Amino acid sequence: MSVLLSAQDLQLAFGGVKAADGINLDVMEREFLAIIGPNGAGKTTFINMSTGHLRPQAGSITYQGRQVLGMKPRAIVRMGIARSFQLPQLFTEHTVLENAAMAVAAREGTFSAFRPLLRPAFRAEAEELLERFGLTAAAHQRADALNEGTRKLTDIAMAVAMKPRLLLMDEPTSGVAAADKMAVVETLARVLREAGVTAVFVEHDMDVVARIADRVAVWGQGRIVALGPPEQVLADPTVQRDVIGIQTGEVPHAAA
Ligand SMILES: Nc1ncnc2c1ncn2[C@@H]1O[C@H](COP(=O)(O)OP(=O)(O)OP(=O)(O)O)[C@@H](O)[C@H]1O
Repeated sequence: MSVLLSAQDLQLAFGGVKAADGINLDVMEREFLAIIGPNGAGKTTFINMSTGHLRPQAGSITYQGRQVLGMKPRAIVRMGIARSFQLPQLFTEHTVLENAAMAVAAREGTFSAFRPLLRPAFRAEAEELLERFGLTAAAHQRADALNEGTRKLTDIAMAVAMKPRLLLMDEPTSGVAAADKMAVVETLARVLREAGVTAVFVEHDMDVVARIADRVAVWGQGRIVALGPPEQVLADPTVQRDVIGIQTGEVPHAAA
């Protein structure tokens, strides 16, 4: 497996807070890498640096060997890096299908030519995308009427419409009802694996991490304090005490 994204010695401080204090990480092609860690550890900051939304004060990030620092977020998306947000960024007054079609249109650079559903090719691709995500039944619901699981999947479907090679997801299951969570996770994992997309995701639910992650990176105060397969990292007593205990008070199933 080759390295897709490589971060070297990233540094970023906000006043006295070190959000990145020497981050070194290689993301391998086609892996699912979970980022866990306590609140304020710098997990979202890493995603923001990788997508061009924040610029580190020192260090480098390369994608397929090319430096991405200094590039605008849009240019980074065009290189093949997409992201989804903790709070889905949907067009709330539009339907799920319209949202998906707008994402397809945006990829094709015709976003300003509104009403993308009028373009048969955009509509067909949007419908096919929703089918892959199991969202066909929700196609004509307005985005502001969706439950959180459907909203998250729609947001991720829109990111996948960009045809990324790397997808960064900030808490893909936050706010999703416990009863829906595993179905959402299984769906997104299946679609991403089928499409050959590499995934980096921030996650607080250790059952989700244990279920889909190939590797887990543990963040602590701007540093990576543990990195390895979930069965090893989630069973580490220090990680259990400092990270899992703080967040959930429970031992994840994988470590039980
Ligand atoms: N734009 C900013 N301006 C000032 N401080 C910031 C900014 N972004 C992040 N920080 C600070 O940097 C630290 C790391 O924040 P970050 O959001 O990356 O943490 P996190 O691990 O994602 O936390 P959470 O799990 O709560 O989302 C925090 O102390 C945060 O307050």
